[in-house]
Amino acid sequence: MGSSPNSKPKIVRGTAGYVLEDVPHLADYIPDTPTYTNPLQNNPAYSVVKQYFVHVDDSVPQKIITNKDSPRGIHFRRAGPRQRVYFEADDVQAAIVTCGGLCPGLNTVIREIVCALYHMYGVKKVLGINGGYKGFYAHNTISLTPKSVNDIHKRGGTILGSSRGGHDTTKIVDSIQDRGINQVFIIGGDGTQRGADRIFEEIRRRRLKVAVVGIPKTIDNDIPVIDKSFGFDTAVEEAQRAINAAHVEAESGENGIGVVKLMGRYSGFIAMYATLASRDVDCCLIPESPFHLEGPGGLFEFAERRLKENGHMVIVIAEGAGQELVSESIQSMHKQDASGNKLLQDVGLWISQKIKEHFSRQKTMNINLKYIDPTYMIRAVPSNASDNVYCTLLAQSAVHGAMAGYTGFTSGLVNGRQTYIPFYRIIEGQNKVVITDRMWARLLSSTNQPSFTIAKTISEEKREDEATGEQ
Ligand SMILES: Nc1ncnc2c1ncn2[C@@H]1O[C@H](COP(=O)(O)OP(=O)(O)O)[C@@H](O)[C@H]1O
Ligand SMILES: O=P(O)(O)OC[C@H]1O[C@](O)(COP(=O)(O)O)[C@@H](O)[C@@H]1O
Ligand SMILES: [Mg+2]
Repeated sequence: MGSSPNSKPKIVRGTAGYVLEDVPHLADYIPDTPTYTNPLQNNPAYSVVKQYFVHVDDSVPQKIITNKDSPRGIHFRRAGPRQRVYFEADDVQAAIVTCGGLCPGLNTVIREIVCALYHMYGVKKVLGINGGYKGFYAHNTISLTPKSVNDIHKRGGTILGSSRGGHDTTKIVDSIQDRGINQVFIIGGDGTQRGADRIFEEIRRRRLKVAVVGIPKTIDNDIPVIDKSFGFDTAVEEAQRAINAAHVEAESGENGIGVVKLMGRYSGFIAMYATLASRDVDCCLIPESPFHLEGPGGLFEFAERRLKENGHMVIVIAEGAGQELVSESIQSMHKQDASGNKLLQDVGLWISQKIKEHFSRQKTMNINLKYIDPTYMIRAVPSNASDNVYCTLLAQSAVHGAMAGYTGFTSGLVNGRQTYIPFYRIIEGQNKVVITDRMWARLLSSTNQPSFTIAKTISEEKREDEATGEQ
């Protein structure tokens, strides 16, 4: 065995500041790998499509807003079928695993990977790994066929089961090797993609002919680079039902307040989009935008004003919002889940309690507060029509990439195009709501809620000025 294969990013530079952040390929560390004609060439469904195969040099820009002097910038390899493939159908032993929390669309992705492998490439051996990463070494596998997955997209959850924790790279790669698996499709969020990267690196170190492919899953939409994650649209749509209920309850009671908690551990995308879509929300609180309760520009002052004006109000709060305030009043235990994610305090219950205490102290208004926590109900539904189409494209792109010998990549949508993104770009950070962007400004203008940060900064500056005697 030669020296350790190079795991540095593959960067290709072109003219006018063009940069391709390329993905690894099996041929990078296994020279002279034989190639075969892509069977899609003879498939009647696809052979009629003009230019069905993606040109080897096609790439997709990460930034599409440019001006006449800007360099062409970073690009990702365009996804899709290639003229030559690196696997013969009979030699493929594929495996699919789902990890982390649930998300609408998981079953659709599983179904479409199985169907793409069978119907496009004639691959007959597809294994489902039960129960997430630990399933590679601690559980049984199930055989997946187009027949067995035929109607699973109509169900929520994942037919394979999922889990947190249990990522043991050596045991997982040993199991991949022992079972003769040569294409691994790993569906999961940021933690899962980190795990997939470790598996890929170990496979490359052992110089195995195994394509490792990630499909990004996160209901929170917190994976960077990609336009949005599958299941996000469904989650926003489902959240409307909870917001509607909160609105009906709030409107029907005297000084009614409806509080809805939505998911979003570090990123408030579901809360922001659900608020923008609903138009019934008076205040949206997300982790990226700190808020305060008491004093000028605080939530209580705003709630009093809204109740006086409208007689009711709806508050949407993302589960990760205001955690620093919650831990000030509840003893934080700094607990983590099996994957190392921070376990959050229930901010919905906490804020409901705080609002009730405030109004009972004030004695100026009797309020009627109803708290709705639909979080797990939202996560457990099957994906809607647009997410189903999105899942299909992600799954088919993943299969085309693996068959073409690409590895160590995540299949993702960038500026509306399917691409292959190297793992290191997917795991380098988290996608967050940028509160200085136009989208958050749109939200603020639609709810008319205070911009807590600005109000707090101004009132703090005013206090400091008063203390120093400045005007
Ligand atoms: N840094 C990491 N390295 C290797 N595996 C990881 C890492 N972080 C998380 N994992 C594994 O990925 C799986 C899913 O991670 P988790 O954070 O629970 O969900 P998600 O992938 O949805 O973010 C778990 O089995 C966990 O052990
Ligand atoms: O109770 P669980 O399964 O740990 O899930 C709770 C977490 O899962 C999520 O829905 C999604 O998290 P992941 O995508 O990282 O799995 C978070 O919003 C939430 O905090
Ligand atoms: Mg995560």
